[in-house]
Amino acid sequence: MTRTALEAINLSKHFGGVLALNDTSFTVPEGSLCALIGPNGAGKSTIFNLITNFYPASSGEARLFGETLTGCPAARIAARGLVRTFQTARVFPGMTALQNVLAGARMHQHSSGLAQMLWLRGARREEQALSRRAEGLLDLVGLSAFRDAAATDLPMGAQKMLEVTRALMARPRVLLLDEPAAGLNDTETVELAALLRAVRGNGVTIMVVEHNMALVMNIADQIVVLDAGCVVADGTSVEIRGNPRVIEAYVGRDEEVASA
Ligand SMILES: Nc1ncnc2c1ncn2[C@@H]1O[C@H](COP(=O)(O)OP(=O)(O)OP(=O)(O)O)[C@@H](O)[C@H]1O
Repeated sequence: MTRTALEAINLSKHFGGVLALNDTSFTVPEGSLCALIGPNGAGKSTIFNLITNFYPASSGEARLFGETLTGCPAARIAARGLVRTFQTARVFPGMTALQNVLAGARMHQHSSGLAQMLWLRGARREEQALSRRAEGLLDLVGLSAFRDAAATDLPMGAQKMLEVTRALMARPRVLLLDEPAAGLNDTETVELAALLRAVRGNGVTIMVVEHNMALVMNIADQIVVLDAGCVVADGTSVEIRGNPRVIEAYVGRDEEVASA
């Protein structure tokens, strides 16, 4: 039986007088790709921020493989296998593309800081293995040519892909991607879709916030639709495409969902 990887249970969030999220619940099965969609301001990023404890929920909780994430510090969440990217690419300045990807692995490095400082043999072997893996990932996503370039000098699309690559370096069990296709051209978007399918094919659960409906309809096993902080639909692309609540949420943009 498929396990539940990620669960939102009655999550709500108030920002002063604004109810950004209202009693939101959904489950994401392990090894699936779930898209979280909805108009601007629907509460999509807020869900990611609550799941990862970027800020606390007003009520409700999120669970990772059945265990609560409430109160779990960011580093511990990552070590438990939940890794996220942000809406705006957050590459580390002053580092090359390769160093950015390597930074994603730090939480899984086994040798101690002291061993690394003393450049002991075990630490050196581990470092070399990580470098090989980082280079392999850069190759996989077509960024090898940028290996030694300053990450902040990369085109925006490449920075977005670099952030996804860094997240993969952390060997996530669940990956949260906030608008990974924003800033990508058509070719890069096709490559992103292929990458996400491959990652899911390796058993990683993916939840993606995305405005590119063609991409969502193409890759998602499940689509959760939010409107004004509430889940208005949760199903496959076929199920949500003709759903009147979804069309209503996208008034003025309904052709975006219907024609994707
Ligand atoms: N830190 C914050 N302080 C105050 N209000 C916030 C904060 N973060 C989000 N909000 C409000 O919560 C609501 C949901 O915002 P959120 O960013 O989650 O929407 P979204 O669906 O991700 O939108 P978009 O697609 O435009 O990124 C909006 O009304 C927003 O203004």
